[in-house]
Amino acid sequence: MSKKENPTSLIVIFGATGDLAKRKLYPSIYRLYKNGSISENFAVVGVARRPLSNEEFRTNVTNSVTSVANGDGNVEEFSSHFYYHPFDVTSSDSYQQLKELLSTLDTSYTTNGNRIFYLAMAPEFFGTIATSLKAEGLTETEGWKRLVIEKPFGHDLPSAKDLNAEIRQAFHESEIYRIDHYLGKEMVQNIEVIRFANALFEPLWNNRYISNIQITSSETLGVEDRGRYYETSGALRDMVQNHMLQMVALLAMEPPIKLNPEEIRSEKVKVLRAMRKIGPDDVEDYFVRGQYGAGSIHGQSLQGYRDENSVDSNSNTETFVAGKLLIDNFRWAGVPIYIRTGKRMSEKSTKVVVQFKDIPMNLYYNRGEKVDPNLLVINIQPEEGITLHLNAKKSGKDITTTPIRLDYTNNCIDGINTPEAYERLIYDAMRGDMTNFTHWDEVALSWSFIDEISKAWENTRAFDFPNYESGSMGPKQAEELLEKDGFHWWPL
Ligand SMILES: NC(=O)C1=CN([C@@H]2O[C@H](COP(=O)(O)OP(=O)(O)OC[C@H]3O[C@@H](n4cnc5c(N)ncnc54)[C@H](OP(=O)(O)O)[C@@H]3O)[C@@H](O)[C@H]2O)C=CC1
Ligand SMILES: O=C1O[C@H](COP(=O)(O)O)[C@@H](O)[C@H](O)[C@H]1O
Repeated sequence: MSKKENPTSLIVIFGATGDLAKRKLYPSIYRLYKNGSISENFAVVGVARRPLSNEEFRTNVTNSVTSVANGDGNVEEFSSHFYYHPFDVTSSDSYQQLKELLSTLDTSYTTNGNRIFYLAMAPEFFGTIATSLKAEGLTETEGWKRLVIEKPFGHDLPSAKDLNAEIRQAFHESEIYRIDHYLGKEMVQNIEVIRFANALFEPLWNNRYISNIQITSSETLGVEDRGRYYETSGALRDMVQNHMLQMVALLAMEPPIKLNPEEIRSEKVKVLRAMRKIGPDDVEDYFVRGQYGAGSIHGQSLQGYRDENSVDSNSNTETFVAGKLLIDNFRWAGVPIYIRTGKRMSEKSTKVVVQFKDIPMNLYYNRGEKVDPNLLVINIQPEEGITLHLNAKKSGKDITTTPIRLDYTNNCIDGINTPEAYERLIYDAMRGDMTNFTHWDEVALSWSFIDEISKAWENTRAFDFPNYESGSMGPKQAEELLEKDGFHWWPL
C-alpha cells in the first residue's frame, strides 16, 4: 500500500502529557509514520492541562520517540505534525477553541474531516469528554469520527452501563474503539490462525482431544506508582475482566463464518455467554486470590504490596488471581480452562498451554515408561512463537520414548521486531477495522461474570494476605486448584 492510499486523519490525544501517551502512543505513531503505514496528511493535537507551547510539546514528542527512531533523521519532521492545546477537559469553554484548531488543521493537512479522539486519560473523564465533544460540535465533521477509549471501561457492570450510555449519546457503537492492548499482540492475533489454518489442530480443538487449557500472564513488576488506581481495581478487574477473558474467548470460539469484525465478535460473545457463572457460594472452589508480600526477584529485594505508595497498610486488594472456567457448550463441556495472573511473580511471561488428552492405549506405559501428554504452547510474550511437545523414539537399539519439542520463534525467524500492540491498534483505528477492539456486548458479559467474584471477595477479608512472596509463582492454593482435578501448571 502506498502512502497515498494510507489513512489520513487528525488524531486528538486527550492526556497528551501522560505516561501512556509518552511511552506507547507517540512511539507507535512514529513507527507507523516511519514504515509508511500512515499518510503524510496527518496531524496530532495533544490536550492536557499543563501550559506548553507547540515547540515544547514537539520537543517532548521527539524525546519520546528517540529510542525507537534509532538515529533516523526524520524525527523533527515527524514532530512538526504535532500541536498542543492546553485546557481542563471538565471546563466547556475551551472546546470551541479546539474546534477551530481542528478545522484549520483539517484544511492545512487535507485530512478530509476525519477525526480520531483518543482518550488516554483517567476513566472518570471519558463520559465528560465524549459529551462535550458532541455538545460543542466537534463531532460534526464531513469525514468520519472515531472515539478510541482506554481501559478500564467501568468498574463493574452498572458503572460500565452508565459510561456506555453516556458515550453512546455522542458516538455510535460503530465509532467506539475500546482498547484492549492484548488484542494488538502478535501472538494473540495468531491464536485464530493457529486454530483455523491448520488441519493438524482444527479437528482436535474440542473436549474429545483436549484435557485442559492453561493461560498464564505473570509480571515481575509490582504496582509501581499506580497504587491509588490499583486499590480500587485489583488483579481481577485490571487483568481478568479484559485481557484474560479476551484470550479465553479467542481460544474457545467457534470458527467465524467470515473473518470480519461482526462475525468474530459474535462468536466471542457466544463463548462469554456460555461461560458458567460462578455464584457467591462457589467462588472459593473456582477462584484463588493472592497478594504479594516482600521477597526478591533476580536478586533484588522487594517490599510487599501493603508497603507500596498509596496502598492501604491493611489492604484486602488482590494482586494475583487464579481461576477455573467452564464453558457449557458442546465443544468444551468438561474441559477446564485455568487462568492465572499476578504481579511480582518470578517471571514476566504470557503463555497459553493446550494440554491434549492421553492416547487411548499407552503401549509404552505397559513397558513401564511414562509418556508425557502432547502440549501446544502459544508463547505470547516476551518470546513470540509456538512450541509443540511431542514424544519420539529415543535414538538407539531399544524402542523407548523421549519427549521432544518443535519450536517456532517469531523474532528469530522473521528477524524483525513485531509491531507493538499499540502500533497495530492505532493503525486499525485509522483504517476503521474494529476486529481487535472490544464490543459493548463483550464488555458487559465480562463484567457480569467478574462482578459475582469481586462482590464475594469484597464481602470477605482475605485473612491470609499477604499469601505469596515476591518472586514466587503465587499462593499454594493456585497449585491446589489444578491438583484437585488431577492436573498441574506446566512450567513457563
Ligand atoms: N500508562 C499505561 O501504561 C497504561 C495506561 N492505561 C490507561 O490509559 C489512561 C491514561 O493513563 P496514564 O497515561 O498512565 O495516566 P497519567 O496520569 O500519566 O496521565 C494523565 C493525563 O491526563 C491529563 N489530565 C489529567 N486531568 C486533566 C484534566 N482535567 N484536563 C485535561 N487533562 C488532564 C494529564 O495531564 P496534565 O496533568 O498536564 O493535565 C496527563 O496528560 C488511563 O485510562 C489508564 O488506565 C492503560 C494501559 C496502560
Ligand atoms: O492492562 C494492563 O496490562 C499490564 C500488563 O500488560 P503487558 O502488555 O505488559 O503484559 C499490567 O501491568 C497493568 O497492570 C494492566 O493495567
